[in-house]
Amino acid sequence: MPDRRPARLVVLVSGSGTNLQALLDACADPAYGASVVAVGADRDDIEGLARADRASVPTFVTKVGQFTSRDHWDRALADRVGAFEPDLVVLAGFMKLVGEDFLARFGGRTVNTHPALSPSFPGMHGPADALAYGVKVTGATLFVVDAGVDTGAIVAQVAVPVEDDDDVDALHERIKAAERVMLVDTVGRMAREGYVVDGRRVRLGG
Ligand SMILES: Nc1nc2c(c(=O)[nH]1)N[C@@H](CN(C=O)c1ccc(C(=O)N[C@@H](CCC(=O)O)C(=O)O)cc1)CN2
Ligand SMILES: NCC(=O)N[C@@H]1O[C@H](COP(=O)([O-])[O-])[C@@H](O)[C@H]1O
Repeated sequence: MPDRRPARLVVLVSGSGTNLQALLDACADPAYGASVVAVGADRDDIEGLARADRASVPTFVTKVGQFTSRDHWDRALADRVGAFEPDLVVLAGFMKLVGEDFLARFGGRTVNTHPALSPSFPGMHGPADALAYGVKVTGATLFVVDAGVDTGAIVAQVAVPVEDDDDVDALHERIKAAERVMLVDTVGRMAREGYVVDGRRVRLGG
């Protein structure tokens, strides 16, 4: 089997970056088959950017407010990402919807990790919405990003129990522990084995 170069990952974050950290840790092993080549954010002063700095990974910040329209922001974000020539873009707690231009360039190779079992509880408050609904099982979903909100084709899911005494933070922390493992396992497989998106079905091992 010929040696392949590591897949180039650009990771976008908006917050604490624990999913990013799990990817950075995994990428330290050459056998993982991927490397985080840049970390981008839509805001300053977040732990996610500090994690990238500590790992000596280049960072960039592209804020919506710096642009005259959302479309200009979207194009600028795509340019910043594109400069690092990613094989795969990973949205890991990135709290902005990416638009038409971004998807024209990186559609089919951008994945997002979401803290709920899609198609239930899309949006920014997956754990709170699952708790309020009273489900007994929730989880996390990795999907290929499309123009909708958390509607993309599903790559992987992991189930997590909801406990009777959970509050939103306790439930989200339990989800995040399982989510990190799923994210690292699945992104590694995508990098090493390839993947095929066939309508709504995603098959690992291209
Ligand atoms: N085109 C897509 N972009 C993104 C998706 C997606 O499925 N399609 N997933 C998101 C993540 N996401 C939750 O899973 C999510 C993030 C943000 C929003 C949202 O409405 N954000 C507001 C701003 C809120 C803020 O800045 O705090 C916005 O974009 O204006 C909804 C869902 C990643 N992107
Ligand atoms: N709608 C997107 C969303 O809710 N994303 C979620 O934010 C958390 C980020 O944690 P992290 O910054 O510690 O990786 C993760 O649980 C991720 O799925």
